[in-house]
Amino acid sequence: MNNSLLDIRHLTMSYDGKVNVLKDINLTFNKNEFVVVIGPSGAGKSTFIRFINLLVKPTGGEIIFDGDDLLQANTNQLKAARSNIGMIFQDYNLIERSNVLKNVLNGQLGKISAFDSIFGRFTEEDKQRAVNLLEEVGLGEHIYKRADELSGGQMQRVGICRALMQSPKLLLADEPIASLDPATSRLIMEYLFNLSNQYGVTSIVNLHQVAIAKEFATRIIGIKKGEVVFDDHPDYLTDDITEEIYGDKINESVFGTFASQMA
Ligand SMILES: Nc1ncnc2c1ncn2[C@@H]1O[C@H](COP(=O)(O)OP(=O)(O)OP(=O)(O)O)[C@@H](O)[C@H]1O
Repeated sequence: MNNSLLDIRHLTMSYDGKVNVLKDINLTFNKNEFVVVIGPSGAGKSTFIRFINLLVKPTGGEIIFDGDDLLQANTNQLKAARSNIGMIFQDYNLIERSNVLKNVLNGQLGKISAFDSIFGRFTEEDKQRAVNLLEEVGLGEHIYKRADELSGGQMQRVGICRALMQSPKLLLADEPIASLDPATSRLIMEYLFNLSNQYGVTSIVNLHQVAIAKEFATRIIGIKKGEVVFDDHPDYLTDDITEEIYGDKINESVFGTFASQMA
């Protein structure tokens, strides 16, 4: 049985036509993996995530998602693929004036008709599913609160529910905990990890904090200057390899005072 969900072949990306910020990336992501991508600032992690979600078009390469070559796909195939890829952002990207429930229901927009989405029509079943998701992340009592009344950690929990609301096959998270304190970061990673498992979603998460990556990832990918320099089980990511990936950009936040702060 083919277990691969996403195949990236010979991906190259240049924004200016001169410097390649990603260089011949070849990676296969299997179903149910929880992959963390690490690397110093400017290594190309965000570009990599944006590429998978087709927010940027690569200069060269192939992206095979769930059997379809996305770079050759027509508009309908692309729409279908996008609706199967959930996105979680560092700055949450919530509609701040809308309530929590509506924000989560928005995750469903790619899956309903254009007509229903214009009028914001959701079925009772959708609403119940959104409430259930919010209860799973401990926000059952806040569903009618405006999003801008929430703390950062609560906003990110809404972000996770919105992404899961679209029943994605793949979840992409770009620095989902970069704006949060250590205790909240851990909670968010626990929700992300547990819910990915529970719903059978493959996740690719960009992180700066190696300690957290090692705690949650089933696989870590290290990117340095646009190239994959590590791709293995977290147990094999030694301090020496971490130092090599981060080079002179290494600092406390990489190894993380996280573990000690949480002890
Ligand atoms: N829209 C853009 N236009 C031009 N250059 C860009 C653009 N986005 C990113 N870059 C450049 O591409 C390189 C990789 O950036 P990217 O944001 O992907 O790295 P990153 O590893 O995610 O860094 P960080 O951890 O700081 O977010 C950097 O040199 C960056 O300046």
